[in-house]
Amino acid sequence: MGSSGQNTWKLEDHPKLPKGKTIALVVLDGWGENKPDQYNCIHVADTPTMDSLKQGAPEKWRLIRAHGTAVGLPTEDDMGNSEVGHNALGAGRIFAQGSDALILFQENCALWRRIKYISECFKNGTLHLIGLLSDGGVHSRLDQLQLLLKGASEHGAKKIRVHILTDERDVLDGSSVGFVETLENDLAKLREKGIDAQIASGGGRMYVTMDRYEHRLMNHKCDSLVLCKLLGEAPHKFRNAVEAVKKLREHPNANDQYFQPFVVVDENGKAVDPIVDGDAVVTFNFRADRMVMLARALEYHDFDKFDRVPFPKIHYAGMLQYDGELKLPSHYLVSPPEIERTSGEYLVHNGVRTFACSETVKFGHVTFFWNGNRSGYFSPDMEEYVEISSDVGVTFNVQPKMKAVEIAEKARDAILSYKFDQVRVNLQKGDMVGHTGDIQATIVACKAADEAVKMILDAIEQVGGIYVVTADHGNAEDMVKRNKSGQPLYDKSGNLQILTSHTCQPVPIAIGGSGLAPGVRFRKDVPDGGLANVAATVMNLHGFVAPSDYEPTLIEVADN
Ligand SMILES: O=C(O)[C@@H](CO)OP(=O)(O)O
Ligand SMILES: [Mn+2]
Ligand SMILES: [Mn+2]
Repeated sequence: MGSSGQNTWKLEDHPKLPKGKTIALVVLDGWGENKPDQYNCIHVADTPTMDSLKQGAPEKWRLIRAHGTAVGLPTEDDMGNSEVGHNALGAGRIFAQGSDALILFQENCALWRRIKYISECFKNGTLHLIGLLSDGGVHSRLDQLQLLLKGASEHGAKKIRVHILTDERDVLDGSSVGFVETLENDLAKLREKGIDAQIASGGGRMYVTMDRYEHRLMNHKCDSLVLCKLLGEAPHKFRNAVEAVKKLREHPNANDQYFQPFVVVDENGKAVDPIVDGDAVVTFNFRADRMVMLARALEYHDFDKFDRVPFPKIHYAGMLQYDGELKLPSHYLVSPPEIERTSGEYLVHNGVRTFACSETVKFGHVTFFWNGNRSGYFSPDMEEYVEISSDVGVTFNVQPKMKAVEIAEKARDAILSYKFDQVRVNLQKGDMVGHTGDIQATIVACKAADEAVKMILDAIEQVGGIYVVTADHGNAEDMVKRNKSGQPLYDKSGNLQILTSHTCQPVPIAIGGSGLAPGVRFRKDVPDGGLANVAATVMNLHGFVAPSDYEPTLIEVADN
């Protein structure tokens, strides 16, 4: 079963488990398991529902791996993230993920020849590289940018402009300065070789360009870094990028992810290089969700989310193809992992009616990522995806409850409607607020997430259904950087080093509900189970056996 090319969508019936139970599949975003202390916001927050799942039935609660090789990342030091987490949850298998593109680079010396489309602009045009300047490994990697610069310079690029986005969600706040200095050193070495290379512009990732699912651009059209690039305009002008990030950090409450856009100007105050006709542009992020909008702006002639005037004629390539369904962008450096035969597609073929919901900032997680980086429905008759609009114009520590209640209400109504067999949600609070580094707000967010879980579990109880509650990676359970022995770290000025990023912690998974068949329990023989084992588990609970190449199920049915 399961080989592509044949019509193998039909899943075998599970020998013991019935079909037809409504399953609520709840993914808490950024909700890991960690030792209890004051920086574990999940521990500090009042979370009676999640606590009761943990304490209630030991054979129905366990931890699973959500980082490193368990989700296709290169090493065990790589923290989990939503893309690889939801890919694994939905696909039931582990795929080598985007940050492995580095390895592909190293193996593929012919890369620049392969993308002649880009290098043919080197003779008369400028190469622009746009992306997240960070070694967080979630969206991009500094070492990949360095390889790109090396490759481009060796293959004839004479003029290179880098447009940087500063991070802080995957790395410590303030680290932008060091990353910019490193990049400036690399560019200085290229200049010594006669290549005109410099940083041309930048801004914080949350303020410019790395928007996702059309969240911010819909309302802040002019914030677009793309626009700044095209026009060479931005609210801030600096002579170089090191000066820019240092100055921007002086603003009260400044943090790297929210820097306003800046351009680097020459001695006459003129932007060093906007994008013009005949230039080549490469976006060097590998992760899709926050690059799709920019890719569309760079590639589509009829893009209308904001005004790009003027829209230059460029040759554009992405690090990866960001949307396999839309084939966007049409030119790319490294092939994306081909995530096919996802559980969502199988279940639709086997009559499972599905409802998926989250708010804008995480909507694609339970749809696009879940379905193997594919937009749209497999079958509009069998599926309904509902997006609740996220708050705009505020950082998430100001509205820490986000849309918890609204998502839970939609899920509740979908469950009570009896129109769906699977109701899938992402409850994002712990993660989105955790990324702000605001510990008090994250505690509020965790409580709100717990209340939302309760509302969904209550609805499942009413219809005699089953719940599966898990998370995609850690975040809110640890808000400080620690030394090897687990002690919180302080910076040179004695300030606690706040951890805004995800973690490498395992995440919980709980199953239950009055519809769960007697004897269902977690197996003991998959101790290393991870997110990719969840798909087969859920297929079982729908009454099916998973395809043989899926990671093994986490459950068994004990004879009573
Ligand atoms: O916000 C994001 O883009 C990432 C962190 O970089 O978080 P998540 O993987 O949870 O979406
Ligand atoms: Mn996430
Ligand atoms: Mn996150």
